[in-house]
Amino acid sequence: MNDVDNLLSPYLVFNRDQWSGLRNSVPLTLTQEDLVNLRGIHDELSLEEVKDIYLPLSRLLNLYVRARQRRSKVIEQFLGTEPAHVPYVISIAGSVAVGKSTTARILQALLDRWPEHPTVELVTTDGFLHPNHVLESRGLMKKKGFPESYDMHTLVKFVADIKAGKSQVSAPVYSHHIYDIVPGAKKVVQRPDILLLEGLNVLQSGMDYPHDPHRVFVSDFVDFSIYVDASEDLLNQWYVERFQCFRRSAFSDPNSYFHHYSQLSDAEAETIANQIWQEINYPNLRANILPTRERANLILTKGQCHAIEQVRLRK
Ligand SMILES: Nc1ncnc2c1ncn2[C@@H]1O[C@H](COP(=O)(O)OP(=O)(O)OP(=O)(O)O)[C@@H](O)[C@H]1O
Ligand SMILES: CC(C)(CO)[C@@H](O)C(=O)NCCC(=O)O
Repeated sequence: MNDVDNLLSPYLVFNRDQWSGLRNSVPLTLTQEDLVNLRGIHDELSLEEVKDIYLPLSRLLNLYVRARQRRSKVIEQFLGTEPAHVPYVISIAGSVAVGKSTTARILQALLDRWPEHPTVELVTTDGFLHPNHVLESRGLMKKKGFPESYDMHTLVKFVADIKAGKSQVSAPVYSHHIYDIVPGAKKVVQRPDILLLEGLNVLQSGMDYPHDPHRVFVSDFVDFSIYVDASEDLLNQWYVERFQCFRRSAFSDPNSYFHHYSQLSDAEAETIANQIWQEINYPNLRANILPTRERANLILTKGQCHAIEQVRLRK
């Protein structure tokens, strides 16, 4: 981007070196305990990536959270009301298989290290998918992840309740293992300091739901939004790799929805994974996810091996 483009763009654009340089302005080190926690998140997570990208990001988020708390104090002083404990909500959007849940887990571990030791909860919008029996009755089994496959009213109510400071709010739970909502399971959220809300639909608005119009969106309750981006070729590759990985582990369980896939050869499984990508997840990316990218406060662009190559921060 040249200087004129930079001035006109709503984003500040950083390459990897420029972004990682920002961590030098405060001492950001990882303890042995942090390293053990991070290793538990992902075997292939590189520590360079944590230091260069996620540490500066956690520092930025911490500054935003504190600024928000100061602003709330001003309003409370003005109104003469008691301090209310309202969670700060950070949303993480992006394609299927881009690494939203991994990014959320890294941020959860890093935000927890700040001196204030905020409590950080993590929720995925997968839990707000309609259960399979509803999707089947509506002919939507091949539309999982599309706007019409979610119970958006319940999701918006969930985030609204969190922002209203309710002491206990619960979300349904989705399992990739049974490929369905887990009957009776609940993720309970008890007024954390920070809520990380991860899902491909968190930047979508009422316009994306013409079949079920609503005027209040998830983004109305989100304080800071992140979009994780990557090229379509890489996303396809990561989807197929994850499918193969599931096949070797979870799918080998006879109770798994996709148990039959574990009997296939690697080449047959690759063909099926590519088909699912082309028929479901890629069209959803093009029609419903990518168009929401520029609504985000921060865009992280990944290259090979999930390494972040560019960071764009809304001015
Ligand atoms: N930082 C990373 N380093 C290495 N591998 C990663 C990283 N982030 C994600 N992956 C790998 O990429 C794949 C997708 O990651 P993840 O499950 O977090 O994606 P997601 O966006 O949450 O997917 P979905 O929308 O289907 O839930 C997984 O195989 C994961 O192991
Ligand atoms: C549950 C979602 C929608 C998002 O995590 C996704 O992982 C999914 O299941 N997509 C539907 C097509 C597929 O089986 O990959």
